[in-house]
Amino acid sequence: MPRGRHRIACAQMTSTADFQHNLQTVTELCKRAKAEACEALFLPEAFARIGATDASYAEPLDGPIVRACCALAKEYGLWMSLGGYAERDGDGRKRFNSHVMIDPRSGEISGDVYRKIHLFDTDAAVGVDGGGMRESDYTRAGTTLASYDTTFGKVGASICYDLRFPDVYQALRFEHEADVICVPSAFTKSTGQAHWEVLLRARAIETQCYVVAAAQAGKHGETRESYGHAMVIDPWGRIVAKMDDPSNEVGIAVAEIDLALVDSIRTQMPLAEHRRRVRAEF
Ligand SMILES: O=C(O)CNC(=O)[C@H](CS)NC(=O)CCC(=O)C(=O)O
Repeated sequence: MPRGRHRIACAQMTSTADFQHNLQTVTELCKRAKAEACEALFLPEAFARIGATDASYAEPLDGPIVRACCALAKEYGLWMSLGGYAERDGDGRKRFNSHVMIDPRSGEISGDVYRKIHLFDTDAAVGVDGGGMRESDYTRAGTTLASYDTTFGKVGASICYDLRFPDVYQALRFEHEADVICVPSAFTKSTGQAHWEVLLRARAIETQCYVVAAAQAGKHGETRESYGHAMVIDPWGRIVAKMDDPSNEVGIAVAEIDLALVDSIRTQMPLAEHRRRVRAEF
C-alpha cells in the first residue's frame, strides 16, 4: 500500500427521519466528493435516519440503507464510511448503532461492522427542550472494535460518545495499528460547544492518527439540534479541514491524508516504544 497522499471528504449534513430525503443528500455529497477527486466519503452518525428513540426503523445489514450506499460507493468509486445506522438486532426490541465501511471496488461491506460501545445516557440538559438522552433504552451496546484496510491506510472506527473514552483510541492505534480514526457524530449543541474540538484534537495527538469527524449539524426537528463543525485533524493535532461557520451548512470538508506524515511523526516521537501500561496502586 503506498504511504502517500490521499484526498478524503468529511461530510456534514442535517438528517431527518426521512430516509429518501437523507439519501438524496448523501448522493449529492458523493457527487461533490467525486468532483473533488476524493477516495473516500465519511458520513456522520444517524446519516440515514435520525430522531426515533425506539427500534422501529432498524434494518439488517442487507437492508435498503446499506444496499443503497453500496450502490453509491460503486457508482462514484468512493470508500464510504457509514457513520452509524440503526442495525436490527435479533428479536427487534433494540437496535445496534452500527458503523459500516464499504469498499468501492466490490461495492460491498468491507471487514467487520463496528457496533457503538459507549451509549449516550445523560441527564444533562442537552436537547433543545433541555431533556436528557437515554440511548441505552433502545440500543444494545457493541463489545468489539473494528478497523479496515483501505487504499488510504488502516481506518479504525468509533462513534460519537465513544470520543470521551480514550481507551478506544489507544486500542485502535496500538492494537489495530490504525492510521486514520473516524468519529462520526451527532454531538449535541451544548456539549459540542464545550468539548468537541478539544477532544478530537487530543485523540489525534495522543494516537498520532488522522481523525475524521463527520457531523450532524443544525435542527433535525422541533426538539433536536446538533453541533456540526465536521473536521479533519492531522496526527500533529492541526485542523486541516473544517466546515465553515455558520456550522449548520450541508457539505464536505476535503482533506489530504498524508501517510508519510503519520510515519514521520511516529518516528520523531515513538509513543509505541515509550508507552507503559499504568495501573493505579493503592
Ligand atoms: O442514533 C441516533 O439517532 C443518533 N445518535 C445520537 O445522537 C447519539 C446517541 S443519543 N448521540 C451521541 O452519542 C451524542 C454524544 C454527545 O453529544 C456528547 O458526548 O456530548
